[in-house]
Amino acid sequence: ALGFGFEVFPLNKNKCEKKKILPSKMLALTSLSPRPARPSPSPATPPHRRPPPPCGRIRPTSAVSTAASDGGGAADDYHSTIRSLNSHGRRHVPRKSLGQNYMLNARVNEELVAAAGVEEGDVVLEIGPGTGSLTAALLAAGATVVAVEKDKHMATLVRDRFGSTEQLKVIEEDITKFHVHSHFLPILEEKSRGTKKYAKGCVKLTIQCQH
Ligand SMILES: C[S@@+](CC[C@H](N)C(=O)[O-])C[C@H]1O[C@@H](n2cnc3c(N)ncnc32)[C@H](O)[C@@H]1O
Repeated sequence: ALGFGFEVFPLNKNKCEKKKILPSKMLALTSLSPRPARPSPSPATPPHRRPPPPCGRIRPTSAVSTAASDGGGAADDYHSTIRSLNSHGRRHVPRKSLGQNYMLNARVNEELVAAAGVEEGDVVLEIGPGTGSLTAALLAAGATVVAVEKDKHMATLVRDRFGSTEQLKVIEEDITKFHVHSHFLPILEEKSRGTKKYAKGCVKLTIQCQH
C-alpha cells in the first residue's frame, strides 16, 4: 500500500512447491527463532540468475539489502526482542491467527513513516504494534501514538519497551471493538488544538498464504 514490493518466501518448501500461492494472499508469519545469517548473493550475479530465497517468509523488497546481517546497522534489536518476548512466562510463538510477524529492520520502518508523511506533532493510530518496531520509528518522528494491540503479551512488551511517556498510549484491545470516540478522539483533540492537523492511521497489513 505504501509502494513497497514484496518478495514471496514460502513457509513450507514442500507445500509451496505443490500449491499455488495467490499474490493477494501470501503468508506473512515470521518465526522469531534465531537462525544463522543467510549469505547474500554476489553483486556480480545478475538479478534474474540469483538463487531463490529460502522458504519461510515474505519481506518488503527494500528490506533485503539493509537486513541486519549485511551490516546495514538499521536492525531492530533482534535478540533483545526475543528475550523480551520470552520473559513473560512462556515461549513466544508468533500467532498466525493474529497475523503476527515482526519487522526487525528499523530502516524499513523509517521508510514507511516517511512514506506516510508522519511528522512532528502528528497523532497516529497504530493498529497492532507487535514488538513496537514501527512504533519506535513513529515516536522518533515526533508523533504521538495510540497503539491498539489485541495480544496482551505484545501490549505488555510495547509498554515495557517504551516505558511511561506522554507520547505513547498502548491500549490492549481488539481494534474491531475499539471505541474511537472515547479513546482516540480526546487525545487527537488535545494534541491538535489550534492546528489543522488530523489523525493518521498506521497498520501493516497481514497478507496470508493459501495452502
Ligand atoms: C504484523 S504484526 C505487527 C508488526 C509490527 N507492526 C512490527 O512492525 O513489528 C500484527 C499485530 O497486530 C496484532 N493484531 C492482530 N489482530 C488484531 C486486532 N484485531 N486488534 C488489534 N491488534 C491486532 C497482532 O497481535 C500483531 O501484534
